[in-house]
Amino acid sequence: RLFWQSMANYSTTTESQDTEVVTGPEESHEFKTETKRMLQIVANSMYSEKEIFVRELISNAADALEKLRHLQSSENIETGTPLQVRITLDHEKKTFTIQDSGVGMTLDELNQNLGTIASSGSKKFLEKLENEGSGSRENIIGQFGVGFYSTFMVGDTIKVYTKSALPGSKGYCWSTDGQGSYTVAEADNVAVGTKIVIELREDSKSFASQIEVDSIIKKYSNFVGFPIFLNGTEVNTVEPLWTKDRSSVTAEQHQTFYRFIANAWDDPQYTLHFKTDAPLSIASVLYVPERHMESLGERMAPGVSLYSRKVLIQPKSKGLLPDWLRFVKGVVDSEDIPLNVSRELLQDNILSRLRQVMTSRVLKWLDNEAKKDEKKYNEFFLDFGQFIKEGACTDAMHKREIGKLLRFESSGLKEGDMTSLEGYASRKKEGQDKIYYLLTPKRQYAEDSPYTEMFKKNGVELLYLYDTVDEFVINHLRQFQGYDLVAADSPEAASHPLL
Ligand SMILES: Nc1nc(Cl)c2cnn(Cc3ccc(Br)cc3F)c2n1
Repeated sequence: RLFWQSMANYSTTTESQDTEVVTGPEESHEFKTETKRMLQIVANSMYSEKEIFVRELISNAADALEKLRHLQSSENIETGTPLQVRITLDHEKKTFTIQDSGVGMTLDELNQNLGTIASSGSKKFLEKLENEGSGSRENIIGQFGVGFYSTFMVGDTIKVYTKSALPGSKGYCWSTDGQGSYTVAEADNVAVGTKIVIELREDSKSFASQIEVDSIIKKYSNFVGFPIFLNGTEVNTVEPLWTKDRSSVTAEQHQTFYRFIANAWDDPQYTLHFKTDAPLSIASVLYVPERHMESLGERMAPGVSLYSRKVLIQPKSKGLLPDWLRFVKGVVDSEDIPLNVSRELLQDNILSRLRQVMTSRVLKWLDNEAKKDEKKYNEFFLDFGQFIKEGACTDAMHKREIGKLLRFESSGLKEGDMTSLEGYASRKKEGQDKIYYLLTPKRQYAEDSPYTEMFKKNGVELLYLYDTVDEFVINHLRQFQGYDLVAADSPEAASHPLL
């Protein structure tokens, strides 16, 4: 045990020590004015979500690894080191180090990247930053590719060692204290890729804690397509199931994935693995839990999280599905949405489009499941019907589809059995163009009611609606597939010639 303990320390110290050696003269550069302004705003204004610097640096590293993987396949460039992200924390020195074996940066990119990002997006970016709420700030970072700037939220000094994968490239050390200038010098012993060493600020020491950083990686970057090591231990071990080919995913894999993302112990009773390229690129896995435990007290949070290119954008995203579908758990990943879209931007056309496509697809999924196994669907409805009815009362856009998912008891079925509205209509009398119902707290009262007597005598079926919410459902629905919904004890019913 002592041996392994010493080995673990060994890997941590060697990885976090700067084995690189600056060899050339340090050239000092002033940050461009808009870059300085940007650093000021970024460094001092994003208190709400400091932790996202981890996500941003991992995303940059993943992009660099993706670029190298592409180069290796096309230009046959081989660097010999495995494509991975290594994060090491030094609790004594309070440093956070992230290293990727990706494509790395040339001297020009090193000098350009920081400035260009600032100058290219700067006008728009600075305006947005200054007048947007802080909520959108942490999201704008990724949008302008300025993820690197987020290191200024947590670092006193930042050192970047980088060497481009292009053959014959030199290694460099870029360094700054974020005050207004940075230095660049040639360095030896720099591995291909990029290594960023952050000396953490007083108020950001928590990012030198392995437990803290482990949970941040699991929260945002758990599905990044390259292994991420934290102090030598691989962190992201759960596969992004939604990106796999549908036919290759087993029920067991779905069960494991469901339990992981829903933080649940039961199994999914329904599973949807949905991918499409039009009108948007969408890859998603959605689940209906076996049982729902929404205690009357607190309202269940939405169960679906929004990803873009396997990076978490919004946990339990409110704008992705309508609130009445909050019992559905899972992941929706769309490459088309702007990276790190913020809540405020959720209304923008791409996202409302995504919401529209996903909602229709979920409704179709549930209807297909009902058609596949009516009995199982009725059990689902006994447990989740309250959500469907909430949708029937509130969602005007999908009224028709939701109507198909409703189930009620009926005078034509024995106690405990339920019918859909389509089922009722399929049993209607010749010439009957209405769907009749009786609002009553219990079946017994319905059976004893004089109205039921009359309807039965005339061979016209009656839906029995026991829930108080049913009245609102009927008032909102008003009709289904051309049939008006008419109360049996209403003057309209009494006047109807059929009876
Ligand atoms: N990991 C990684 N790999 C690559 Cl190839 C690039 C390219 N740009 N960036 C962002 C960035 C920009 C300027 C400075 Br200084 C540091 C920095 F991380 C990258 N990060």
